[in-house]
Amino acid sequence: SDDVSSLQGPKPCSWVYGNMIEFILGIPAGQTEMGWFAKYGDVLKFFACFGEERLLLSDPAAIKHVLLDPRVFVKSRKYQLINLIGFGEGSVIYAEGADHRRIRGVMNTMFSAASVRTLTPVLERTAKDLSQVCELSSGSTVDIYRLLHQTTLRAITEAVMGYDITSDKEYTSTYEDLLVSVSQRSKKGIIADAFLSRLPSSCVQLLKDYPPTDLKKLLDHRKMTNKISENLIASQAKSIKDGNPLEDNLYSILLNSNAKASDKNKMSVDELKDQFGGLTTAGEDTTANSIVWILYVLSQHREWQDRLRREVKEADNAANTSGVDSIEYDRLPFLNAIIKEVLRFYPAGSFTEREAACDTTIPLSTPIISLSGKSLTNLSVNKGRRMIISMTAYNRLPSIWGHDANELNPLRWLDGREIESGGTIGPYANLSNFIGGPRTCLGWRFAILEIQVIVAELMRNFAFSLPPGVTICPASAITVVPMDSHGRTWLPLHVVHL
Ligand code: HEM
Repeated sequence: SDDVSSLQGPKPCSWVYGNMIEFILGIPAGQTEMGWFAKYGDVLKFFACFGEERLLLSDPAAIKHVLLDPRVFVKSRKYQLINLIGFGEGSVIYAEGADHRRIRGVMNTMFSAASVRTLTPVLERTAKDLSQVCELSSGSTVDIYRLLHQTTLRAITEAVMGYDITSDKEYTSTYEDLLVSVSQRSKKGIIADAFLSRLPSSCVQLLKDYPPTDLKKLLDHRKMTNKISENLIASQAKSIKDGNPLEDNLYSILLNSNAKASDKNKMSVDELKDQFGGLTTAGEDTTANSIVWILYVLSQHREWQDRLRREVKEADNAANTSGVDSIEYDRLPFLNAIIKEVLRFYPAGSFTEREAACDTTIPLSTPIISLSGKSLTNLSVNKGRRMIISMTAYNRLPSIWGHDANELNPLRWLDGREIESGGTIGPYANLSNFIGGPRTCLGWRFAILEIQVIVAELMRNFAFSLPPGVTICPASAITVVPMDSHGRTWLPLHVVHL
């Protein structure tokens, strides 16, 4: 056996569930694993279902190594099965190896800093619409979780795909069904994880033909997005043929960059079609829940809301004086400090998973003591070994974030301190939220701009507070959702128009 079996870690609570119930359903999200890391070190093993020993990582060198080589550390089978059925073989989320590199090569232009910047006006319009809804509810309590999901869905379908969903009731209700199903948390989901990862590939068609309820929601969503993307591709192809290619959304930028790519680098029509559903799903839920946690934190800190509001209004005045339409969001220090700190403290995706495609070794930043007292500086892992990368724990490592890593303090981003040594991962502020390496989140720039625009717009106009008696806790579903003490997924906030 490999070194994973000899690692320290929690005892399984049962053979069927191992430690999965406390790991997945434990509240608040991340608390169970943070407790394990405190006890056993930055690398440990825990038990998944039916006696499977799984590796859990927060060690920076180990995480970096795993993320940098997607040929050796592949997305785990269960996730790939869901990605294949839900998004399709050509989806960048599913594709692997040379196909993944080719598809990302074409898609990178679409998410470049320059492309994303052009979307500021669309995002500002969407944020203003959210403001209008909040204004109508001034003086009462709104479920900001639901409103933010509606807003980020509109932002992504309109800005990324060039598709206006406001009049498409079928789309919005199919997506809402999907959202409800991905926010569920249950023991059934934990068992499904164990079965899906053991399912022979020959059964994939069977799953497509007779999908369980949650998978059916993904399939319904895929059928609908396929229809829409077919139409978008056809109309853009016509515009290109007529010599009048549009570049008013990220999808049209993609179609144009594909038209210009050499034959061996091009994406096929099916691959182009497969991106719609994946982009919407990858970009909506994560961004909405990131903003949810920012508003949750702000609702407990009136002084931070006041400081943000002052900063945004000063930027508005400066923009007015110089006659420009938009403020420069990257130049607002406190806004960006709040965003980074809440992303660090409440990552919307608390972990991701990989599986070793062959026998291999993983280096460690800090040696770990095995059950037999041996000090390990590298870990041998066998082919098929599943491993969890804990974004929550990485974002709170004292070796990286300092002695106050466990304190929520936006000022850490403004006091000029250096991030401790230990290596950086990821494209943004050394945070693990968007992971790193060749499978880094494709839409991270879009996500940050969208968060900046929406938070600035809400702070400009409103004050938010948590109604008395309500307690909210982060709970792990596919992403980390807000849950009240009765188990309801929502974020009720009292809103006052200023
Ligand atoms: C705050 C918001 C977001 C967070 C926290 C986030 C996080 C992530 C993470 C952790 C991954 C890697 C998953 C893995 O391989 O295990 C990922 C991949 C991806 N994300 Fe995001 N994401 C966000 C927003 C977006 C947006 C807005 C889009 C699109 C507009 C997007 C598109 C994608 C795509 C296409 C991938 C797959 C990339 C690949 O496998 O090559 N994401 N994201």
